[in-house]
Amino acid sequence: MTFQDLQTITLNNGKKVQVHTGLFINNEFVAGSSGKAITTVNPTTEEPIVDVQEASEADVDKAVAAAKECFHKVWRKMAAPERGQIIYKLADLIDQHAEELAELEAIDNGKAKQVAQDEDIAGSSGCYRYFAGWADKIHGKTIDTSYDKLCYTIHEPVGVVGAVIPWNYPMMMAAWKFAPALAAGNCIVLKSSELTPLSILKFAELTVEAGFPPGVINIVTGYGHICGNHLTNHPDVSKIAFTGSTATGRKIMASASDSNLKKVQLELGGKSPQIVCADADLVEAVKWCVAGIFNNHGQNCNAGSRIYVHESVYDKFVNDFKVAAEQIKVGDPFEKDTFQGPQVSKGQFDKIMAYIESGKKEGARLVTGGERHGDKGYFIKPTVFADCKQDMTIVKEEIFGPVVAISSFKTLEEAIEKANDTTYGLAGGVFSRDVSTCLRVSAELKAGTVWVNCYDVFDQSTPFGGYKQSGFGKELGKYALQEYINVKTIKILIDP
Ligand SMILES: NC(=O)C1=CN([C@@H]2O[C@H](COP(=O)(O)OP(=O)(O)OC[C@H]3O[C@@H](n4cnc5c(N)ncnc54)[C@H](O)[C@@H]3O)[C@@H](O)[C@H]2O)C=CC1
Ligand code: BAL
Repeated sequence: MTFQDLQTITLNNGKKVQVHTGLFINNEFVAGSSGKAITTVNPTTEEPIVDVQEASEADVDKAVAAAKECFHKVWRKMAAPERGQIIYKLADLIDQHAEELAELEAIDNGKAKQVAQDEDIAGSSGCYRYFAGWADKIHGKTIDTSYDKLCYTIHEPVGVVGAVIPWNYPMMMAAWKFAPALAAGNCIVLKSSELTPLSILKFAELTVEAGFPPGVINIVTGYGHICGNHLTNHPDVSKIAFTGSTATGRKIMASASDSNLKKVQLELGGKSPQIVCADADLVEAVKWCVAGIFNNHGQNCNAGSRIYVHESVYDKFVNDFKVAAEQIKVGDPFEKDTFQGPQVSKGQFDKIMAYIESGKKEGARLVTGGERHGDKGYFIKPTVFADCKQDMTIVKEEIFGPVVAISSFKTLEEAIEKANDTTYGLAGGVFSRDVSTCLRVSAELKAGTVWVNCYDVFDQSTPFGGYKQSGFGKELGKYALQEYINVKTIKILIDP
């Protein structure tokens, strides 16, 4: 079969868009060596969109070799301000192509197009811009030790970074890895998700226009167990940045250990609690808790999927939450005002529906939802379970869909204990008008981020990452740069 890179696809609204379908290596879109392709599916229609090239292990080797050569010969030698300018240009190009990138995420992932444009794409360009500013501000320091010595540290890029991203925020999860890695002077091979390759392929085109030298950015579409596994085992990859499931995170740590002990950073699953106290502003609490679970159709690592409400306001909260959940507009991602599109795939749809059945069977009270929406596409009605118990499957396991488990508490100690009763520790939230309550809960929650009187609020400058089995390492903010540098100590003996 001859490889034709540029293909025309028709969006849900009839508009035609051209997409690249090759692997992106050394600034070129190329055919995969195996001749195999991956068919990406529109979750709204359940119809195929287009075939993209599938990367084999040999293709990963080519991408890593390109990154390695560029790192040694070009990128690490480029002046930091110049590197920063290229990243700034990329941010501008993303903004200029925001609508098309959002449309590709909407058709491929099922995200509401306007939400994708306003949050995912704007958040991505913001992330590149933030780290572009850091490119020429990464430096070591001198350390005074003794009269006869000069000691100082330098911050060096680690070399070739391997990034493995999931399907829930394709552009944004790529940005959280590319931006700090590039600013710190690394070259990258990124494996995009086999479920959502399209926006990243458009992004690849923009990186050439921005002026990245060949080999700095390489993008391979492929399956996790083949191409992802090969990348994470690769001896020439110095660091892996991963976002995805805890199960795959474990495999990646094992790969790093079995190969070259590469640095690893893992942003994994969650089962994050939101605590609503008796003195909370209930209107605000309902608003934020609804967004906390239903943003991105519940396909969110930090989804606030367990809500604990003080018994004195429990019935009102559950009732108001039900009303708000039923007002969510579920539908075609391209329709105006759609907030929730389909789940990303049949696999995720089936998994979520099985969790909903387990909630019903294990005795949780179904308040609303609990079934598919419509008869075509992977749509699920926003689903609210109340009167949940700690040992129920829907309270313990990550569902990664529009399903929330609500229960009540009597004392703050009980709420904190239940909130921390999980193997995960990505995020948490507390709603109260009392500053001491807020500070106490913030201190007690074993989680990487705690939102107070809000939820799911991100800034480029604030670090994000998990405790416990939600992973380790930070993305975003100055802390993220540390993940992509090696600190070298230089000690010079001064001739007396
Ligand atoms: N923390 C988060 O943001 C995410 C969490 N998840 C959780 O994981 C569940 C399953 O979703 P999946 O898409 O199967 O997640 P996954 O963790 O298997 O996939 C994420 C990425 O890892 C890659 N991958 C899979 N196996 C690999 C391996 N052995 N070596 C290297 N890379 C590998 C995949 O191809 C994809 O690019 C979801 O229901 C959800 O609970 C999924 C996606 C994102
Ligand atoms: N909420 C942003 C990160 C993630 O879901 O993977």
